[in-house]
Amino acid sequence: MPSRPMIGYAHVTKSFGSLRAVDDVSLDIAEGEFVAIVGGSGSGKTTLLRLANRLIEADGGTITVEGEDVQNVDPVALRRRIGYVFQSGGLFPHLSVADNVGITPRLLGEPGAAIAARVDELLELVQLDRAAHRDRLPEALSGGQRQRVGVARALAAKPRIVLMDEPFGALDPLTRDALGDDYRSLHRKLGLTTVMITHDMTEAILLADRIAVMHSGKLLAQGTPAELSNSTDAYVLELLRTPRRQVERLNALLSQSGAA
Ligand SMILES: Nc1ncnc2c1ncn2[C@@H]1O[C@H](COP(=O)(O)OP(=O)(O)OP(=O)(O)O)[C@@H](O)[C@H]1O
Repeated sequence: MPSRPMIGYAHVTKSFGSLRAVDDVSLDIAEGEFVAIVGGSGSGKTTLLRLANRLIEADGGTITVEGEDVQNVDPVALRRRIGYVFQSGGLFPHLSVADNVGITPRLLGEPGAAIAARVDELLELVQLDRAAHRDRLPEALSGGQRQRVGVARALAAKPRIVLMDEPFGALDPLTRDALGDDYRSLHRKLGLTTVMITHDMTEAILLADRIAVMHSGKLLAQGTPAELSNSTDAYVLELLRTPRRQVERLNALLSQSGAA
């Protein structure tokens, strides 16, 4: 881990009324890392993610982005430096694909021709055919295509950090797999630092360099998939049980049918 993390959480807390949604969490995310946050519903994953770009303000502790305390950075400027991909794409329904992707450059006052060129570049990056998709409304896209547009929009201001809240959760397994792989390639190609929330431990193991496990607002464990697999924590073992069982069942089934 380098001395200055890209995102650093130090003893961070956030309560909603009497509920501690994030409870004394410390986590460093290095430049270029792909970290998955895994945990059950209500464990504090989204709250933790949104504290980094000040969509939610912390009650205690310190959060740094590229070495700067986020409290000292204007939230709007901070969000330009950090791409955000929502669970359901979060696209504006009345805007075309091109207008959705180009909204940040437009807000930044870039000239029309530069925006159009950037939109084309971004659609190519997320592998959406420009001619076929540029002018469509979100309702005329599949779930997977919508998420590709969501990724393109998150990358529009050339952020170095991307936060993703269950980006592929609502997709069928094949689309989900393809999008996960494609995003992982983009992450590498663009040198991004990515934090992705997922309920799915298998997806986390396949995509992430490191996995952070949240439970009741606390960071229960963090490590590479191999490190987590050596954990003795009962909840972490429970989370790993499903992927392990899937592998065993698949191996058994494939070896049975191997002779066919
Ligand atoms: N704005 C809010 N006001 C009150 N309670 C909130 C608010 N946001 C989150 N919470 C509560 O904080 C806890 C953590 O929520 P959070 O959304 O971070 O969990 P999560 O792990 O992302 O859950 P999920 O996987 O279901 O999205 C939950 O109990 C939730 O109900």
